[in-house]
Amino acid sequence: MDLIDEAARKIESMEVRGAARIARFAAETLREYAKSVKTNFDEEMRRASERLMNTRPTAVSLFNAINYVMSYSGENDEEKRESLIRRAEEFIEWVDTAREKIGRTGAKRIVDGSTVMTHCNSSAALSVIKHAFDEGKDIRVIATESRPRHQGYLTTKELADYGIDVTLIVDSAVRYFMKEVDVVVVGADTITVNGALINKIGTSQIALAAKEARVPFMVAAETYKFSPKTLLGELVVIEERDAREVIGGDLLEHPNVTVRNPAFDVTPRDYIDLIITEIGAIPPEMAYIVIRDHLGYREFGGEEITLSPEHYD
Ligand SMILES: O=C(COP(=O)(O)O)[C@H](O)[C@H](O)COP(=O)(O)O
Repeated sequence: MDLIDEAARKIESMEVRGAARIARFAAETLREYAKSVKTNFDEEMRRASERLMNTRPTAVSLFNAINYVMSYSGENDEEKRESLIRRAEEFIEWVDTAREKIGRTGAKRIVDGSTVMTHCNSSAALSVIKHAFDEGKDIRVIATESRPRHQGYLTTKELADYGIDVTLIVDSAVRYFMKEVDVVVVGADTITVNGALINKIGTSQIALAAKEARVPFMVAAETYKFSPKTLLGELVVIEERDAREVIGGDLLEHPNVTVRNPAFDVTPRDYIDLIITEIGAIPPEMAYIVIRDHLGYREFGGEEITLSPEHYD
């Protein structure tokens, strides 16, 4: 289990972070682990997947990735191993092709001369922005810092290195700058069955400011970011991280001070204009259809939800 513990530690410490990267990494890790398992394949893989599943609670991409890879079949351990490896590779390809398709579709919504605001560091949102730039559009990006972990610095560097003009702002300056923004593009950790978005803390404030200023708010989200569990009534758990990510020193030790550090927040669907997925640009109201038809859950109301390969293209 060393490989699995090491991978789990990387996700927990956020060395590997972002919903798509986490999902892809989990699929790769299970694939590599499967190659090394000698006996008790089912039991070993079950323990490995449980360890990975418990690393970060909010991004459903991790659940969907593990569920997809673990829906392997076969008569004996060798067949099961082959099936698991095949499914892991299918999932990895899904991640890569979806990001590309989202980029192409989303770029059409960014017109020449636009200022685009983004938050945190989303590979799907950045794919949209980069595609628009690649099409020769003259665009400028406003990137938020995304405290406390400053993923906005990653975004700023990535886009600036790509040749795009980026302005970095503190999170609390979002409303101040909104009047300069033509469109907001963010990523997703989870989309619920009622079309709500769960993404990096601060996303819902940006959506609020965008609505007030009548600026379109777009979400770039692969279909594996949609949560089958919410169709069964489950609520999304919002990860609350260590207070030391926010502040250190005396204040943290003060008996009358509590420091809270939720990593994500919920943006209701009324604030979302469009969700750009690899199967098209859809209104948030279509989340149910995506979960039903494209994630291919098998049992409505049952315990078991399995992403079925026949729904993957
Ligand atoms: O909120 C975050 C990352 O949070 P954290 O840094 O805490 O993991 C990203 O916006 C989404 O995960 C989408 O990213 P992507 O589009 O790359 O999946």
